[in-house]
Amino acid sequence: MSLTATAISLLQLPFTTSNGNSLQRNDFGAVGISKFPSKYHFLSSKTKGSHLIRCQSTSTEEPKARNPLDNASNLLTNLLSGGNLGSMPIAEGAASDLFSRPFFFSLYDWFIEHGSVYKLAFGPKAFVVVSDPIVARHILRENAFSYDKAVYGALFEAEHRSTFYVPYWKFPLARWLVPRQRKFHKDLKVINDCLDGLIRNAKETRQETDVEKLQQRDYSNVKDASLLRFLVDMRGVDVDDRQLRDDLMTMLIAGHETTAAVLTWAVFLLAQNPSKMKKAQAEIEQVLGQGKLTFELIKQLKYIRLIVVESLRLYPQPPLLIRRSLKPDVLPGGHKGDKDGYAIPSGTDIFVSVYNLHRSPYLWDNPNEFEPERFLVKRNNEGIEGWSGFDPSRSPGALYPNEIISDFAFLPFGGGPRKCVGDQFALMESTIALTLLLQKFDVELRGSPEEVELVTGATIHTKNGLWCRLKKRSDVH
Ligand code: HEM
Repeated sequence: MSLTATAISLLQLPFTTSNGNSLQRNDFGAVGISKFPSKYHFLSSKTKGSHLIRCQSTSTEEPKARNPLDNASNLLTNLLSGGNLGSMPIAEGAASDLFSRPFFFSLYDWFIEHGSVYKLAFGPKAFVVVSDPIVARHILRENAFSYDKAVYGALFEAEHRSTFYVPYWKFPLARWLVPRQRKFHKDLKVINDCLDGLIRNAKETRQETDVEKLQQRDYSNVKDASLLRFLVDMRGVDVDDRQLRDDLMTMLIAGHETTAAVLTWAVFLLAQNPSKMKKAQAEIEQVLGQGKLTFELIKQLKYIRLIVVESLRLYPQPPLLIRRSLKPDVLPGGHKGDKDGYAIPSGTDIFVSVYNLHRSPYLWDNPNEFEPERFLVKRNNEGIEGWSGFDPSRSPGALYPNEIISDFAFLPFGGGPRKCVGDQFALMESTIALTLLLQKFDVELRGSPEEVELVTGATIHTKNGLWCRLKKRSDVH
């Protein structure tokens, strides 16, 4: 399986991950994307000459009838955790939303209906859903230490646990009896065994030295240059295996699925926009014509970089940032919200909906369209009190737009003290991977024109799914 390869590639310095010729299933996030809260579920497979990514529609977008389970769960919500958020608008989540369509569609619909700060009463839980840059800034940066962060490596299991009604994983024997728990522990063992092997190897070949020397080391001449090698050499004999494994696990989990997802979505978006793909390929030819890909050349890959961030805007992974208030606080009211804000008690669970922020009609023009060029244009605040608008000049020299430039409207890596530590690495890795891919391959959408039409529209019903195909370009060598 390619997990090992991925684990190794993630620990490599500099970038030695996917290239156009060696795309593996996991490089395109088949696992990660299949649980992405969107209209599409991706499955990929390799055939003789081409790599197929299947984009299967799962959306229904039809109003749903509430069932007795919905009503019972909302009653429970109100009994257990409701009623104490003052004037905050309330959206009532239907339990059937969990099963009938991606949860995040509903969060978006309620955002449009109830405003940028609302309480979601859902099952035995209540959440505050935030889709406003000022409120996001308050939670993530200005008042960050009043909020606890759910473990980042949430991924599927934690994501599932956070929205599931019964804490089944706490039942005695659950890890042996519940199939998804059995699978979870089996997967964990694979990762642990792999990382333990890498740690053992790094320790056996350790060359202890201090940080300054390590930073000056010429990694192009180090046989197995890696972050692990750096950590082991720096920390010396006393380094604790468990701590190392935890660090690597964070890097692996935090960095793998996320990057795989952005590449998958970038490919998917390009498949729907052939003229933009051609424009990207023209840039690649022009830049790579100058020689081997270096940092200086990445600076010239302007359009590819824009594609990466536009893909992250449309399909942020993770789509929600989760926080729990540690003490009582008053959230700003947000756009069109209560001027006095909303008092929230300690222990309130909050979703900062990055997906909603990124597609907010108040913050972006044509929010649902794939327009990489949008990031080049300054956008003034038009009637959103307290928001400074989008201004690239706020971060001079930045290769990619960020939360400063967008004043918390663009948050693919979060913001504040718990912001992603791997953002620049991930963006460059994605830029390089996409460059090498498009240099060698065209991305094609397979299916009838009607199906393409359906994909670009708001409602999607493709019975048999669509396919994006990577086709080797005949005009390049
Ligand atoms: C496109 C790729 C990536 C995306 C979209 C992404 C996104 C994020 C986001 C949104 C957070 C903040 C979560 C929160 O505030 O609750 C985060 C945290 C983090 N990310 Fe990333 N990430 C990516 C790649 C990486 C990579 C490559 C690494 C490491 C090599 C990494 C390491 C981390 C770590 C360690 C944290 C936790 C920081 C903390 O809690 O203090 N990420 N990431």
